[in-house]
Amino acid sequence: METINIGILGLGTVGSGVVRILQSHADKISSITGRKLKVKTVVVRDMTKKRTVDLDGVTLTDDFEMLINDDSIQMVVEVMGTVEKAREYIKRLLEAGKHVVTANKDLIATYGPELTKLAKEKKCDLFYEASVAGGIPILRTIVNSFAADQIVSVKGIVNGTTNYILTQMNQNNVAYEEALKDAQELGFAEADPTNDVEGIDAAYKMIILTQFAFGKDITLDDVKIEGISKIQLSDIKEAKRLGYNIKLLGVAEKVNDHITISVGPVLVPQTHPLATVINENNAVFVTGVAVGETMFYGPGAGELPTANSVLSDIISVTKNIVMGITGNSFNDYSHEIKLATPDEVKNPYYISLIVPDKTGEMLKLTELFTNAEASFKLITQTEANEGFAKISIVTHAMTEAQLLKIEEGLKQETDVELLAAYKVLEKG
Ligand SMILES: NC(=O)C1=CN([C@@H]2O[C@H](COP(=O)(O)OP(=O)(O)OC[C@H]3O[C@@H](n4cnc5c(N)ncnc54)[C@H](OP(=O)(O)O)[C@@H]3O)[C@@H](O)[C@H]2O)C=CC1
Ligand SMILES: N[C@@H](CC=O)C(=O)O
Repeated sequence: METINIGILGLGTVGSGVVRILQSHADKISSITGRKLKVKTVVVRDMTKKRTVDLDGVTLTDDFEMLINDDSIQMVVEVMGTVEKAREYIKRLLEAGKHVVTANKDLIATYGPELTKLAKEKKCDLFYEASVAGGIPILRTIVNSFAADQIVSVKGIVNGTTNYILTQMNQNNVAYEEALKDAQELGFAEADPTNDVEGIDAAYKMIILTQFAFGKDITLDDVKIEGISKIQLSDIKEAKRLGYNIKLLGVAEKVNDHITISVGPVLVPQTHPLATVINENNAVFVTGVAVGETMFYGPGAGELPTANSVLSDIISVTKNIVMGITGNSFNDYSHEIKLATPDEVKNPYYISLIVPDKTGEMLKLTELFTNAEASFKLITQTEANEGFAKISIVTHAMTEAQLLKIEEGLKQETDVELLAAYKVLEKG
């Protein structure tokens, strides 16, 4: 049986999983692809680090040129992270005619179109299934199984770290910092977890999902982003009392003939399937005109689940090499669609505020909402301490423009503190 030599860039959480699965599932992989897949060279940063995988017969190096200069390596798996360095390396690998598999959403969301174009020119494959929702095969599902349908919305819990933190806060009263530390130790968080907790990682994934589901290339500037670092346990508890779980949700949906993309904390009704997704699990809820509502669920981060998605790409590349059909884009869908404006996008909101506990404050608040032509569905005073009260409001559906007007009005009220303004999900 012929051998295909593979190079790997990075041997951390995901890279170690890739090596492990290639070794332990070798027979099945060969029987499916008709080729023996051999990890020939692994590039890391720190040669002194102790490795947890069997590297017998594998060259371990910190010299990237060993991949470029080795003509026997046909495919390279990039699982080292970073944006600019990874871009430079992948461009050079594609220029050298090597197929590339990556799990790097930061890179694909930022430079995907450029790298896809180069891969096509060089007749190389460039696949990145693991870049969105870890172990869930969502990108191929959209490409293949939604090919003929018209997707109207994609709502996803697409970051394992934040879902883990929110679950621990909600179910076990664990403090935010402690839950984040656990997520880092479990290998879910990025090397620097800022992108996880500030919603950037989820936004990168929504950029890729938007490209696949709606055929539109967007950038981070097109996504309204809010993370979970400012969420208060009291809001999680209040939402729970009202029948919701707070989730960091990525939403890409059609509004009229336009599209809106956001990432932020959302109150999800406890009866909605997305509310049941706990810990590092992810779920992507896709609604199509023909198929209706579907949900794809599974582990969104971690060594073996993510490596399994990388392996699905490695196998696709191998099959394409065998059939001589490399160089086709992962996703060919391209469609002209404009971004929705703030006065088109409507949602109910959960708003929590600290207000002075004195006569007339509620009247001022009511006037502010009335000026924005917004109305309360529910209003509760949840706490009252030392002259201040905490107020939680659930509004009827209103536009982002109306919300902005309310937020501007609240800023003028110097003794009022806006703690949260989160969307409320009503239905699928
Ligand atoms: N962890 C997860 O659950 C998931 C991760 N991903 C993505 O997969 C990629 C890898 O993540 P993960 O495995 O968690 O990351 P880790 O931090 O665990 O591992 C990164 C690896 O890359 C190596 N590395 C970093 N920079 C360089 C460099 N300049 N040159 C050579 N090697 C380098 C490191 O070397 P050394 O070991 O010597 O320090 C390390 O082995 C990222 O893009 C991440 O976003 C995607 C889905 C899920
Ligand atoms: N840090 C990411 C890892 C997978 O993409 C997450 O927590 O989801």
